[in-house]
Amino acid sequence: MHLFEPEVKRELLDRLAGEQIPLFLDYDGTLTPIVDDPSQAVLDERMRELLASLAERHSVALVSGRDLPTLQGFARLEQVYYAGSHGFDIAGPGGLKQRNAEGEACVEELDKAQAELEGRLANIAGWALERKAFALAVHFRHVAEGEREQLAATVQEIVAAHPKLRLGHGKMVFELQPDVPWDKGRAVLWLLEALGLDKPGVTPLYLGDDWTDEDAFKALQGKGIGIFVGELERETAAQYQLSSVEEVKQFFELLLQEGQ
Ligand SMILES: O=P(O)(O)OC[C@H]1O[C@H](O[C@H]2O[C@H](CO)[C@@H](O)[C@H](O)[C@H]2O)[C@H](O)[C@@H](O)[C@@H]1O
Repeated sequence: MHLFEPEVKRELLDRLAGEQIPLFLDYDGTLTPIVDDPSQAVLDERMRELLASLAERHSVALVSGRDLPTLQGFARLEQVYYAGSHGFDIAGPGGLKQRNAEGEACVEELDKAQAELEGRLANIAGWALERKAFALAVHFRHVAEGEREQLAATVQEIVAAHPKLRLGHGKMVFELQPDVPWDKGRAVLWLLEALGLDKPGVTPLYLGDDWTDEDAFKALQGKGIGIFVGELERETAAQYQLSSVEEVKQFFELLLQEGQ
């Protein structure tokens, strides 16, 4: 249901009236448009202003596949909570700090997989490796179509050789992560508990565009509201949709106007 259809918008605003509304926000594809070079996915000034204004009224957390310091560096907002590496690495105001212990036990395995990827994919042009504390992203946006199958097969073989790791997918990216029961959804639930927000009268919102955000949409079912960002070309566990990052800004403006 598109959130800007008049009846849908009214229904959502009615549902939020008088509630505390913590905001959990994915980064890439939600707060910034998807761009060719991951290092260029900077937050624009309008979005930063909106997030700063929202954070004056609500608990705001960025929940991302990005490495925690990268995410903090992009956002540069002190009053915001951050969950990097797909929720494995959490930090926030007041010295909040939480690293997933089971994930930490898999970091050595990620190091080994990284060395194998660098060796075995050396003959494929255009791929890029992005190391995060608790994940390895293998970007293939710039790999020739004819070589993507070989790249995928090699990544799958490497993951299979490391039982402590699992393979996730994103937009033109493979993500190697610790194969432990932790994801963005669990990180959101952990934050709700840690911030004393797991209680009646609180309706958390989660906005996201990617597969990894589905864990958070599912975790909040019966507790909060999921909003999918982008064109809907697949099933989602989110209840509402916004079509673009620009519409995310309009939604934030609406929340601020409505005093919510
Ligand atoms: O959880 P997110 O905040 O959505 O992060 C998911 C991954 O996003 C980044 O990669 C994606 O965005 C890039 C910039 O727009 C794009 O070039 C790339 O193709 C996308 O896959 C980021 O680089 C990854 O580390 C994140 O896990």
